[in-house]
Amino acid sequence: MIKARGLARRFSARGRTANTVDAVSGVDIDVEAGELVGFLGPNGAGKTTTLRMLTTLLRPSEGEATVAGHDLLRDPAGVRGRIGYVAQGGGTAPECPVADELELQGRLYGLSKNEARERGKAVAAQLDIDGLDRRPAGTLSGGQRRRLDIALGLIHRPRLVFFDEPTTGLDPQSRANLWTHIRRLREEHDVTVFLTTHYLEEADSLCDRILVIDGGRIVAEGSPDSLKAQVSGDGVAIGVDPEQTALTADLAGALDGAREVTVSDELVRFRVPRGDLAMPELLRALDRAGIAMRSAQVHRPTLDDVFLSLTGRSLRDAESKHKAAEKEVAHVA
Ligand SMILES: Nc1ncnc2c1ncn2[C@@H]1O[C@H](COP(=O)(O)OP(=O)(O)OP(=O)(O)O)[C@@H](O)[C@H]1O
Repeated sequence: MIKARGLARRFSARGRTANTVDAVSGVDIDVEAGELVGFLGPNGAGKTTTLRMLTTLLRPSEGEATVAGHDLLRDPAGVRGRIGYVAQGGGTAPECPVADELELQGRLYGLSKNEARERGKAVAAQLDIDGLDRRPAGTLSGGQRRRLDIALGLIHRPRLVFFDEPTTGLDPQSRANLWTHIRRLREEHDVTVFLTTHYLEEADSLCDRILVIDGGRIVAEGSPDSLKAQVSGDGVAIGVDPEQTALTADLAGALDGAREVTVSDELVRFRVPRGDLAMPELLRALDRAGIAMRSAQVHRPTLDDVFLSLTGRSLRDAESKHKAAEKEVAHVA
């Protein structure tokens, strides 16, 4: 369904400096028909840029791709007619009734008025928004609105659908509900799904296969289980006073089999073969050094551990730092 080779996009940053930004630096992507593939990475990793290239909205600086059987560069219209794209935020008019939005979208894809209406009804039923025909789109709840965005992306019955962060901003219940709908697309309607996310749990529970992107490059690829199996041992995170993290890291590093010791803010993280056995020993060592432990967590490998072992950073930390930097920029601007 998707075969991309060396796809890259460079932006020239405006402003006083003549810097360029390599948003995506040559990615290869293969997606088979019927797969549900997640593109996981922190904010600014290059997910949206890749998605916009694959959906013909942005021309690659380098590379080539075949998407839904059509060449991305030579036949973008062919690609566009065969894919669905559910963007972040969507593009519905708030005053337009749901049924009219769906009909209009169908007409944009060249369907007759009757066909567009029928298809609109069918996709609305598929997404459980069929009782909302006359409701203006602006009055829908966040979850209903997102399902309307999906229905709009399905009106022309695409075999491949791209989602850009489909559940960002939704509460946990609406998120789980949307996952059910996305799974159904594949299971009941044979649709291939490619979605971006920065939620580890979403990638883990929803996707057959995950591509992890960081700094414009794919750093890992595989099923959630196979990726987690690459990381052996338990993850341990110890909270201490920020001034005592260095000594805590030394003591943790001295434990039998300890590795990948990292320090961020008030947390010291490391891996050990058996977290339950290492903890009492570390507690004694901290006690002898006069360090008070504020918090402790031991867990089986997660996708965050995969990211941490590949990049030396936690995906959660990378995310919050990026958000803090963006706030800073917004503040200065
Ligand atoms: N039009 C643009 N001009 C300059 N730089 C850009 C442009 N679009 C994206 N970038 C930069 O390219 C990098 C990748 O951005 P992109 O939006 O693809 O990341 P992302 O992984 O989708 O992030 P998010 O999760 O925040 O949506 C970022 O550093 C971003 O600032």
